[in-house]
Amino acid sequence: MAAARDLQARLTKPAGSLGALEELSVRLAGLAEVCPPPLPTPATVAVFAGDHGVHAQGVTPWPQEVTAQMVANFVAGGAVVNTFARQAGADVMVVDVGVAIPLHGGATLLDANVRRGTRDLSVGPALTRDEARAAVEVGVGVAAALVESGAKCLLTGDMGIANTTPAAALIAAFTGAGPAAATGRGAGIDDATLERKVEVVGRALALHRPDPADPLGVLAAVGGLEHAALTGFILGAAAHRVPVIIDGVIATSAALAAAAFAPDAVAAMVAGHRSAEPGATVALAHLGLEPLLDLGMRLGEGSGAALALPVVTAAVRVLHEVATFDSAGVSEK
Ligand SMILES: Cc1cc2ncn([C@H]3O[C@H](COP(=O)(O)O)[C@@H](O)[C@H]3O)c2cc1C
Ligand SMILES: O=C(O)c1cccnc1
Repeated sequence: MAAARDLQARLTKPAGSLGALEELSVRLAGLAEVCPPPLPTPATVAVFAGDHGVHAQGVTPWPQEVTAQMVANFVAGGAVVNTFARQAGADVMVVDVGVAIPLHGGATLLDANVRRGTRDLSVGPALTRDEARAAVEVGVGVAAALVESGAKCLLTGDMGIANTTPAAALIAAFTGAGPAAATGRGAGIDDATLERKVEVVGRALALHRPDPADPLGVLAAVGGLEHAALTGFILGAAAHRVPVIIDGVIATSAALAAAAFAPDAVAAMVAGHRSAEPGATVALAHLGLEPLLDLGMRLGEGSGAALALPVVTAAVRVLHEVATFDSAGVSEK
């Protein structure tokens, strides 16, 4: 990090003129323990998909089968995340960690189904501790396999109708925020549904009283299979000292769980964007992360992470390519 700071000061630009990109390049040099750090390429968006028993509470207007249908769309390359990943030069990998409907495998679909959807977190634990652990380990394994095959940057993605409800519950559990501050409109709900969703999150928290010092217990009580897998994915990236670009509210809720397991994991996290979901801002503040982009997006899938990848690449590329005052013969002030 000291070497990266020193190099930034010698490049042909006023000190600090690249704003947040400079500190990002310094963090990534520290993570990789080398200056300049590797360019974040090749990169893969891992889209973890799962379904949710809490769907039964009417927290989203979308039918549960949209999860499986969107997985097919990801495999066919037709979703927003596929387009943004193509734009950024990233691969997309789809992991079924908990989809309710059996899926037919495609080239980029990994079947790691732990159970066909969670139980309803508002009436009992969403998962057993063993199921939550198994899902975390799916994410750890996916991160390890991607790094093994050469990935230099991992990006979080999610698909799961109703998954903003467990995300809100996780954010409330880990940050202490109230249900209303942590809960948003997800994939689009009216005022009456939002009121019910906040009530469902509040009821779940009162029922389970999740202990933030026991992240596996929190994931089991009020989480989701994709949230747990993303937690493991983020921890896996950090363990390999590979940067992981965090997407929206689902990913930031998983990032809180990862930080509860291992506070040092935050050093590997790059917040791709600020999701319009209010819980995302609560989670980012708790993690002490500033997002790279703020475009009012609220989609998930890994779309905001994919969009941020070229910004991360640019931050690192500066350390590789920009001339120094010395080498370019530019006068200093
Ligand atoms: C067509 C469609 C594509 C999506 N892609 C991501 N999401 C996002 O919206 C869902 C969460 O919102 P909620 O909790 O309100 O159901 C997740 O699947 C998330 O990935 C989508 C949602 C829909 C409907
Ligand atoms: O920010 C997200 O990840 C998000 C927001 C709305 C719906 N689904 C996901």
